[in-house]
Amino acid sequence: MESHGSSGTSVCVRLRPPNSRESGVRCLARAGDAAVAFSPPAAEGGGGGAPAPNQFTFNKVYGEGATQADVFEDCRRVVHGVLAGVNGTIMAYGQTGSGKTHTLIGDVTHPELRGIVPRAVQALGEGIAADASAAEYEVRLTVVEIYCERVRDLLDPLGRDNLAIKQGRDGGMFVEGAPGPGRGATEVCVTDEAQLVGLMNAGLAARAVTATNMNATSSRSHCIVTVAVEKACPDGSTVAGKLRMVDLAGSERQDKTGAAGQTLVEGSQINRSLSALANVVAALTEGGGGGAGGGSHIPYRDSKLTRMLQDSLGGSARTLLVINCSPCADNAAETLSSLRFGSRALGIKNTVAVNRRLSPEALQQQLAQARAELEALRREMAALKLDGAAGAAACAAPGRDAAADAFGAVAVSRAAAEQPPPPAPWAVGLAVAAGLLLYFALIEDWALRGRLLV
Ligand SMILES: Nc1ncnc2c1ncn2[C@@H]1O[C@H](COP(=O)(O)OP(=O)(O)OP(=O)(O)O)[C@@H](O)[C@H]1O
Repeated sequence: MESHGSSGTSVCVRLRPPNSRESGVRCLARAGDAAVAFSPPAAEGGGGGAPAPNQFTFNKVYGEGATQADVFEDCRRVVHGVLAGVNGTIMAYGQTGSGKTHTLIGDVTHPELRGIVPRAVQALGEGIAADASAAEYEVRLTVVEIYCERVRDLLDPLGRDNLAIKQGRDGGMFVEGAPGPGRGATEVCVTDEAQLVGLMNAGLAARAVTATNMNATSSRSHCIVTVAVEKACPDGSTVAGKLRMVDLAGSERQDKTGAAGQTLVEGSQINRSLSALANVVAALTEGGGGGAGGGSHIPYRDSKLTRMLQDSLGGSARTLLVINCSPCADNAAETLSSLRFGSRALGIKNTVAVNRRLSPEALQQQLAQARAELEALRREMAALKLDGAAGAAACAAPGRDAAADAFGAVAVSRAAAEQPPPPAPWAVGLAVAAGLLLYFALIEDWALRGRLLV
């Protein structure tokens, strides 16, 4: 894998138009291309008067009138990266009914209402068709959902349930199993765009959906569509990229959804896995370090969702998160929580890498070159050793002027170092005073003293 430096997670916010269940009183408005102003309802402001709005800044904000095409424009970079061997993840996050499925999937039968997934599939197809090189492509599709902590294969929902998530040698996450009955998620090789779209639609139709008070078609699972593209280049190398598109289930409050029985169980599982996701994001961004959380433990294994997203959050993929929000005050608490999650996710740093495998011939060529360089270095070292040995021998030989001079210089400096330092003036004074005292003490005859002193 070739590392291409670190890249922050891109976070966009999309506001949907109010629906018929909402009051229409806004708490959220677009404040420019990249910011939203959130005004908490009076009761949440913690006192009387109009509470001050909070401003949140993201990479992009789509207002209520934004189209599906507008949103997709910002996804293009991630999609095109896949053709160049950079894994990409596009994720939709938000409370139930906020517009995640609309943004990600949309109405696949309607050209303008198609969401990110069908547009990305089309863009990949166009990118492959536009490649003028003689490269050969293989495109594979998997569609899985995580429903109540079980990974289900949506391309074979009756046959493959509770699949394991594994990590590859390149750090990438995948649903376990080579193709084969009951062993893993179905990975279908697709030969044209129509087949890809048909399979994807079949998979999405098998997804668990229930009507709740918040959404007539509420997704009860996290759905992950993965398109893997492998390009065999004319020089024998292989470039492989994976585009993972994740429609998360929405967080929900039982008092609002009116959930009971199995729908309530689903709701609590959804909330639990979303908390695990929030914990991973918090751990990755603690201390403002981004990346892999400065070496601290990242609890990826706390849920199937976070395990599956391990290489998208703090890994080697280019990741784009779309935070979907209702603009209405009825959902202020959930909206604020989503905005905080998005703000935090902005701090996640991934180390974007290109997945390229060289051809056996190119590897052999590189190996031969490395060997030649090693041999040249060995020869240089041997020559240096020889020079060093000759120098040492010359130093030891008698009569060699330079060596003798050098030896002489060392001897002189050593002798100088052994000379005692000159006495200090105060020591000289002290010695004279002591001599005089002794003189006066020994010669008692004052006349003699005077004569001797003169
Ligand atoms: N930007 C939008 N423009 C028009 N309609 C929208 C928009 N966003 C969402 N909707 C509509 O709002 C309803 C709920 O949207 P959606 O099902 O996408 O929500 P969700 O976040 O996926 O909910 P859940 O988590 O419950 O599955 C749908 O009828 C959808 O068509």
